[in-house]
Amino acid sequence: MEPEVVLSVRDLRVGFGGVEAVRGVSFEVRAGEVCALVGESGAGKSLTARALLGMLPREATVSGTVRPDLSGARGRRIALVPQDALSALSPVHRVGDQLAAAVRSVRRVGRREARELAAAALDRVGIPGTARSYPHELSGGMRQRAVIAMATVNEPDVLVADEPTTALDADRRERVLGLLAARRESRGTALVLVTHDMDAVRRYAHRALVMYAGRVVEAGPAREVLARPRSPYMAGLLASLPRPDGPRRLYALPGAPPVPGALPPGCAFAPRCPRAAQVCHRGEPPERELDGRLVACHHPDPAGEPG
Ligand SMILES: Nc1ncnc2c1ncn2[C@@H]1O[C@H](COP(=O)(O)OP(=O)(O)OP(=O)(O)O)[C@@H](O)[C@H]1O
Repeated sequence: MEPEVVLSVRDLRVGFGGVEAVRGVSFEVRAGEVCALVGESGAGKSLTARALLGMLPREATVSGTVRPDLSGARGRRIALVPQDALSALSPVHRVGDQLAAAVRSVRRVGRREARELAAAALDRVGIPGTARSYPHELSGGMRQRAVIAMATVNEPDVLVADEPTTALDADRRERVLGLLAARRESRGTALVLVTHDMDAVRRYAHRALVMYAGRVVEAGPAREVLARPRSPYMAGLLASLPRPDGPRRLYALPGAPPVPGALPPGCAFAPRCPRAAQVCHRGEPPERELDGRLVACHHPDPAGEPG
């Protein structure tokens, strides 16, 4: 039996001033699953992640459904893993007090129980005994762990981690992903990971959702999507990444992604696509299923090219 669906997104649309930046994104995440959102800058990954958390800018218009509904259960069922540990923690309160306050904001428990839950959360991420410390008394790595303790203290079903484009150093990223993976194994916590790091996708993700110009253009098992992309977009994106074992740049995706409000007619990728034909410039391709993969392309690769 498949694990239960812990997050369901249907036809999510996010717009600004009548211009859609996320254009009908749908996906499900099951317990214990790591789902990576990938694609170039501006594809709509961060907006999608923020919509899951109910953290969109005030000026955004949103439609579609996200389950669980964020209105009441957010603190409990779905939580953000902030990447910037310093700004995520208050400098003037002890770490344990901050965690206990997070517990009491969503659960009706007494102070003592909240403190115990906070201490247990710090224990789980490998920094026992730090409850009485202030953030500045901890090392950078310990603060990062404290932030993960904060995100997980209420035992959410889903964690959302949005990697900033300004790269975290590799060690820190690795530590965070390792801790989140441990959490998944011990409790089945699902993870939605926004990332540019295909190596992390290969190693940690079960499913990959490839976004382009506000839509999902390919989705499927992460390793298969990386090894044999069906959409020309993902094939081009992978081919343009430097590889440790090969020439630095085999092929660069020509041009740049379109900005919302200035999409080309037809498929938004057509002007950059080596396989574009007339039909691609006429209408947007619908999403369709191809061997367990979801692909929105008029000319998907039937066999797939090794990435
Ligand atoms: N507050 C806003 N007002 C207007 N447009 C916005 C706003 N926030 C985001 N956008 C636009 O929405 C599009 C998608 O942005 P988003 O941040 O989701 O992209 P992304 O795929 O996460 O990129 P990156 O990988 O660089 O984080 C971008 O073109 C961006 O300019």
